[in-house]
Amino acid sequence: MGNVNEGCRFIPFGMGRRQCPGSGLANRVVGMALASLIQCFEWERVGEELVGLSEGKGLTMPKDDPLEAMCKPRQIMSHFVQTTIDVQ
Ligand code: HEM
Repeated sequence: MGNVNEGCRFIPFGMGRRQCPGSGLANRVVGMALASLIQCFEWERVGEELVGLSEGKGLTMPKDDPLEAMCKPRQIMSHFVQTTIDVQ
């Protein structure tokens, strides 16, 4: 996930005695989760409008507008998705 300290300049896990005790786990898992979402699904915008990247108010960098997107499993996932449906 690149340089972990680089990503911490926004203080995503707080600071000091009450800082997030799960930061180690989170740093290991977030990249993997994001990569899985990109690898397994095709993503599209809902309409023609570009996704707004402006930042809302708050300490945790909320987006101004919630992200709305459509996704569908990629072809390589079709077997897995089919298997999952069969099991249910
Ligand atoms: C991307 C993932 C995560 C982010 C951005 C995040 C962020 C934060 C932040 C900002 C705080 C408050 C720190 C403060 O008060 O200064 C916090 C607290 C906490 N986090 Fe996380 N966290 C994440 C994942 C996790 C995970 C995976 C765990 C546990 C497995 C966890 C457990 C906790 C706990 C128990 C606290 C409370 C600590 C306390 O109050 O002493 N977090 N987290």
